[in-house]
Amino acid sequence: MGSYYYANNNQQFSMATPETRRKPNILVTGSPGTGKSTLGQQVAEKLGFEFIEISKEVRENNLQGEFDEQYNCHVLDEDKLLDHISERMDSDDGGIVVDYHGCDLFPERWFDVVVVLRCSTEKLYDRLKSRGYTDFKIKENVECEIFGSLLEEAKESYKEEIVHELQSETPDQMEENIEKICELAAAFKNSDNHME
Ligand SMILES: Nc1ncnc2c1ncn2[C@@H]1O[C@H](COP(=O)(O)OP(=O)(O)O)[C@@H](O)[C@H]1O
Repeated sequence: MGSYYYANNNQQFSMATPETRRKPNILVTGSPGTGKSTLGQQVAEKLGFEFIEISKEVRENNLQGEFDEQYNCHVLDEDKLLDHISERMDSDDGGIVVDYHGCDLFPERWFDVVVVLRCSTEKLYDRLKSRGYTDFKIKENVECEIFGSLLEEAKESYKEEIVHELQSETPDQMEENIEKICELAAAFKNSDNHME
């Protein structure tokens, strides 16, 4: 499959696929507090990739929807977000690390490697508590982790062979995970299913 095209605002953009991308796009997902932004930042730095932290992107570019009283935060406007990052994500260059606590909103073609970070409930509870989250919000997030919701979502949204579940509880595991993701990125580069 080569790259194909779509029209947006009367302009045509080429949409990259894993076959045409020069460098892999990597999604780091997992429940809030599992270590996505810490890991994503370091992986991007090490590989010389761009890092897109979705929550920051949303804040800085006004991509929020309505305010949710129960969660005491704005809901994400998914359409606005996808529009905002689509040109970068569909580029044949690739080489983007994305950090978000969800994955079924993104087009499947955007990612070559999907990493789901996991953490024990005790550790997660402490991390979220020290962030000043309300008990309600902590409970929601810890339950999300107990049910393995993000792993399930990732497996439903992407081919299983590109989904990697990684424990993220200790600094040693953080280092191992960075190493592992860099190896996966190198394997993509060495594979012959994309253009040089
Ligand atoms: N593997 C790990 N070992 C030790 N501390 C970690 C690990 N992963 C994350 N942390 C710590 O947990 C907190 C939450 O990490 P963060 O990267 O902000 O999570 P997320 O982006 O998933 O919400 C931070 O204080 C971070 O230093």
